[in-house]
Amino acid sequence: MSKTHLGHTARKRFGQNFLHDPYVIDQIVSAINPKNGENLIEIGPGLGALTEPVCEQVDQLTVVELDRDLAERLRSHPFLQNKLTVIETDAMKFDFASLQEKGTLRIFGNLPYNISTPLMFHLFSFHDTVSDMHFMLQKEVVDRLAAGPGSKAYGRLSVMAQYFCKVMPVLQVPPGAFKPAPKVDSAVVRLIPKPADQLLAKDVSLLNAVCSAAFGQRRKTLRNSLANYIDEAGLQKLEINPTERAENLSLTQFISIANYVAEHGPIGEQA
Ligand SMILES: C[S@@+](CC[C@H](N)C(=O)[O-])C[C@H]1O[C@@H](n2cnc3c(N)ncnc32)[C@H](O)[C@@H]1O
Repeated sequence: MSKTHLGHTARKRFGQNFLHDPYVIDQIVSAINPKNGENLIEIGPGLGALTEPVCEQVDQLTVVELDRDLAERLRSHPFLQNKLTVIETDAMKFDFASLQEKGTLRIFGNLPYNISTPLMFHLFSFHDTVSDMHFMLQKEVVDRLAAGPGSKAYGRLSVMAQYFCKVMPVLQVPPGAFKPAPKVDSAVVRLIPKPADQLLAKDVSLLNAVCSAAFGQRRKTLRNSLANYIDEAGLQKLEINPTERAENLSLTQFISIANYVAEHGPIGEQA
């Protein structure tokens, strides 16, 4: 299978799978619905599969691209260069809040799959500066983002994503829509950050730590997996059965455990 598309050889280390199916590209751009005057930011523009049709609809677009050759291609692109602000850097380290002068951020991209989960967590930290995000991801990751209690895909990523955002799967995309074709199915997801008054955790890092502990040993009962954070009496006070497993707890229940730990301290640190 050819790794060269539009004269560029795909770099595996940068997770490069370039979209080439016009129908899929059209569907994604329609889902994003870009409008002039919006603060639009694309992560990983690559060879411009989404960048070009978006720029047909707007005058300004900021792109964040790590690959030096691709960033250079975009800077000297005959039709795009006047519309683009090219930021050549690692999106994982980029301070997206630095772009908020032009209004709340609308972020989109066909993301490099090798860093998609940590990149999601990085982006959640800018939730209060973002109005929405549209991402192409591995379908399995979209399933995890959207999963609810009782499902196999439900885990820390589901709880943390749904804590910060409303999660809406938009469309499924087969491997053949990309060059080179990835080995897995893909999907596009829309994430809309929730207003601050709906973010009820006293300490988000504790919520994350409680989820890590609970899902890190997901076959164990909460009594065991959360033994370092909350005792049985604490769980009972919250009306949570200590013999439940992480996969059966709702987001609200995870928040109540994290807030209980924030108030009482983890086990061992309690007075
Ligand atoms: C899956 S490709 C998508 C390219 C293009 N948007 C498309 O749909 O055809 C991922 C893109 O992200 C870029 N990339 C990889 N790691 C990155 C990072 N850490 N920060 C910013 N861009 C990155 C790659 O160079 C590549 O252009």
